[in-house]
Amino acid sequence: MSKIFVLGAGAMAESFIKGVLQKHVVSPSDITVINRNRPERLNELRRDYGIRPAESIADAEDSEVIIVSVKPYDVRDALKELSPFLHGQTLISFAAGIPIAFMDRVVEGRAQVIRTMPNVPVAVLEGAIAMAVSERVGADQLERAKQLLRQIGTVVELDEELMDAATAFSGSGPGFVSYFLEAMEQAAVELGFSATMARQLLIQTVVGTAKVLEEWRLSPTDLRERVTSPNGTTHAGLAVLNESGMREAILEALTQAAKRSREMGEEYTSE
Ligand SMILES: NC(=O)C1=CN([C@@H]2O[C@H](COP(=O)(O)OP(=O)(O)OC[C@H]3O[C@@H](n4cnc5c(N)ncnc54)[C@H](OP(=O)(O)O)[C@@H]3O)[C@@H](O)[C@H]2O)C=CC1
Ligand SMILES: O=C(O)[C@@H]1CCC=N1
Repeated sequence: MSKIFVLGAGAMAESFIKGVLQKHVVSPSDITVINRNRPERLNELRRDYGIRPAESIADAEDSEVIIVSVKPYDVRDALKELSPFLHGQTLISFAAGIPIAFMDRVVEGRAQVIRTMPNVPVAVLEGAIAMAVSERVGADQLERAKQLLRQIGTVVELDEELMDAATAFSGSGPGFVSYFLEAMEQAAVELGFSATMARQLLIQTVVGTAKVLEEWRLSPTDLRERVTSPNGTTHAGLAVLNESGMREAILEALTQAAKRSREMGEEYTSE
């Protein structure tokens, strides 16, 4: 597999590194990482994963794949610094909201830009990765990028106009699911559990639910109906959730998250 240059050394960059190294398709010495001003963070990643801290951004020149994992508001500056060292490499962006056309413009067409929206579970090879490409990306480079990303999760290619929605539900998804679990854990404590005991049962409940949905190819509606006995406990709980307007709240939360992704795209790319 190719040499990879990772621009950014934060949470998402680390999840990516942790994931790809587990598959042994890239060796740690083939991953070079750069950040802006925290050398101690690069040393931490070297200690934990064996990656190579970059000496300078010029190291990108020797890599075939560049991962852009800086915050959306830093993408413009980071790509400007990177641009002189581009000569047709594949550039895979993780940045929420930032359109392909903008990145193409900043790098003046010197890289093949792929916009993705991964999520933190790539670290455990269970990522959900939405991907959009423009026609400028060659078939071979696209296939190699997909091969790389498929190592760490499920890759779904879609039209770029759906990327803001994907950002809302799969990119931010682990945050929303964790929010629900926070509330479940709090409720379990109110009902007499210790947080630790509750967490064991809750996490296994989520993992088990996801596996049943996947392996039995059930829809969430099918599974909810199987679990809900007439006038039983699930029925009693769901009645409360329905009355509370939870469904509407979820729709509004995802709508606002997608809107924020679009807004960031506009805010951080305007001249
Ligand atoms: N966190 C998540 O769950 C997800 C995040 N994303 C996307 O991934 C991207 C990264 O997010 P996240 O990891 O959370 O962010 P972090 O804030 O954790 O990390 C950002 C990194 O970018 C570095 N950086 C900033 N500017 C530059 C620059 N000019 N050159 C080199 N490095 C730079 C920072 O370095 P320093 O610390 O030295 O300033 C830092 O290491 C974002 O665009 C986000 O939208 C996508 C999906 C999920
Ligand atoms: O909250 C954010 O903006 C990033 C993008 C998706 C998940 N985290």
